[in-house]
Amino acid sequence: MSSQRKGEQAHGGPGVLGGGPPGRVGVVPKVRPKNSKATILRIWSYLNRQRTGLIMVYVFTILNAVLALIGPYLLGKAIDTAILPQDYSLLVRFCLLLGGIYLLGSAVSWVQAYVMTSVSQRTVYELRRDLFAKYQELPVSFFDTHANGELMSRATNDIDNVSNSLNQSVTQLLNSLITLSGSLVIMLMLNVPLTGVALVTIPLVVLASRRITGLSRIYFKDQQQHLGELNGFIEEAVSGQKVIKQYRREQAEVTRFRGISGELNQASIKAQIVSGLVGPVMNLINNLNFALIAGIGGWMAYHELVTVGVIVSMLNYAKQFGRPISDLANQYNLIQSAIAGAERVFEVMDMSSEYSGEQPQDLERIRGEVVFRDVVFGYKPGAPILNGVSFTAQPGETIALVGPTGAGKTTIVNLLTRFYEVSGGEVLIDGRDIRELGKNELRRQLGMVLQDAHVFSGTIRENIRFGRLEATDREVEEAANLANVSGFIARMPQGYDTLLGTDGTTLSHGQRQLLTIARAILADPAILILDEATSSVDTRTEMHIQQAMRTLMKGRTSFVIAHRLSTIQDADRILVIQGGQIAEQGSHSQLLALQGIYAELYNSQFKQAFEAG
Ligand SMILES: Nc1ncnc2c1ncn2[C@@H]1O[C@H](COP(=O)(O)OP(=O)(O)OP(=O)(O)O)[C@@H](O)[C@H]1O
Repeated sequence: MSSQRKGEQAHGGPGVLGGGPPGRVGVVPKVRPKNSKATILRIWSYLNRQRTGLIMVYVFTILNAVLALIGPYLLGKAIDTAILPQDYSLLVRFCLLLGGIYLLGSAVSWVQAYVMTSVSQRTVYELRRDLFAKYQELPVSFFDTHANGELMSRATNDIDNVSNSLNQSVTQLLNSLITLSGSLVIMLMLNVPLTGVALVTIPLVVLASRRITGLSRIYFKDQQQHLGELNGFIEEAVSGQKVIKQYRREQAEVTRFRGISGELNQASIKAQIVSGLVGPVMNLINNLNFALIAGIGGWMAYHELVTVGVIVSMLNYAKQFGRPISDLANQYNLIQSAIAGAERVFEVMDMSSEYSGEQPQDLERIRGEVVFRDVVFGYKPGAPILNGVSFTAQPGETIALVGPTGAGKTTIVNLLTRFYEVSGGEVLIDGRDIRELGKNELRRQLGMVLQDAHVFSGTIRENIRFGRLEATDREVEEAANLANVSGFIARMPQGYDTLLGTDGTTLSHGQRQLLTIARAILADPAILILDEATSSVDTRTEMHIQQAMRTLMKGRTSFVIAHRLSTIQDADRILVIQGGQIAEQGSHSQLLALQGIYAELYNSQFKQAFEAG
């Protein structure tokens, strides 16, 4: 197991104050955005694409806030003009009017929430789509330096944070603004001294919410950190199940889990307790305010300075006035974590695509001559892996790459596919520097069958067709025939339509290998890269694979990376890579006669095989 659990870097922003749930496992480590203004403007540009919906949201939000402001005013009027003078017919009319207003308010707020949800979901859909499209364009080196879990977390949790915030904040902010200013204006119109009384507790509300927000932010961050650790632990324990079982470490893992989970538990309790304080504290302040207005208002009514109706209206407005302030405090946290999430998303979107600046070219089918000329390369500056590698592969030749582990065999083919760019020298295909060819065009001419034969969720047919999307069913089946794979497909319950992947059939390693050979046959590339293709299968499957490989390699320039030298004896040329250079090259018999590194490697493998049986 690696010393650092993968998910450790993926943890989230603070939850929402007032008992809101923290983000799901693996959200964002940095909660504070770096450049909030630019990020907000950018989210805005996405949001603004749904302009009609957004305008509807504004209209309904304003209507909703205005309706909420009318209620308390009418209530006060009803007391003063209908209840106290005992005008019951007027009272009935007031009741009907108030009922209508509250009913309309509910309907408006439902429509507003409905439209806002579709606006924010559409925005989030576009954001996620653009991010995924970017993932497809980024160079392989980007994925070397970013953990899978972290990239998944950007596409899910970070964008969820944006979605949650959009859903609530856009309408809440506008609503709070109108409610605050509207309540204040009406309160001032109703009674200036009582408005002063209502405002006395506002500093308390601001102070208390700021204090609790600040504290709970720290605890939520702590909680998310522990959540990230737990996430990483579970991820490793699940993917490493075979090793855990084989070494009988189940109990030990459970004990470790208990420790990490316990810490999360403690952190969550603290976060919830602190954030849970908001409601009771705000209630206390509001009640204090209520008592103050009622007490002072009562005294004023006794001295005929104010009517009872005005006191009732003031009590209601004071309640409405306090709510947006604590709402704004809640929104602050939510918005902060949404901006931080959006920043992580935009950070990836701003990375340059590996295709940028390339003009689409229509490359004719190449002959397949490959020349490496004094190629120098290192994954990191100052740490060269290849140091002056030169060789030529004629069209149709099979070149085997051998050498000790870590010598640079895979690196050589990584340069041919332009997964990485050479730092010195050049690679030529049919006499043209591959940097002049578009990556798309270049890769169209290359086929790969890798050790880790990758199949996607989908049917067998779809998996083979991955090699050439426009291929007909017949061509797919022909490729399967040539790859020696049609026999096992015929034995599958649904044949070519058998589902593979999480919800479908699981294939053996050899079967997957054969499928990827069929895929490469269908793609019909001029140059082939075969990496350790038969290293972990039984002899019978290996025979099948070897046969399929021979079919595949016919007429194509092929590069075969193999550890077992027995599989590459027929290669036209064998390159022995050592110390970042080609230490020896020639045919199998030439290299044996040379009595050098290859001969030594071959003899030791031969001896091992002989001793083994
Ligand atoms: N993406 C990468 N980033 C940094 N270093 C890398 C990367 N890939 C490989 N290396 C390093 O480059 C060196 C050559 O690796 P390479 O995979 O080419 O060796 P190889 O000859 O194919 O080995 P093996 O036979 O074990 O597959 C190794 O030291 C390896 O640690």
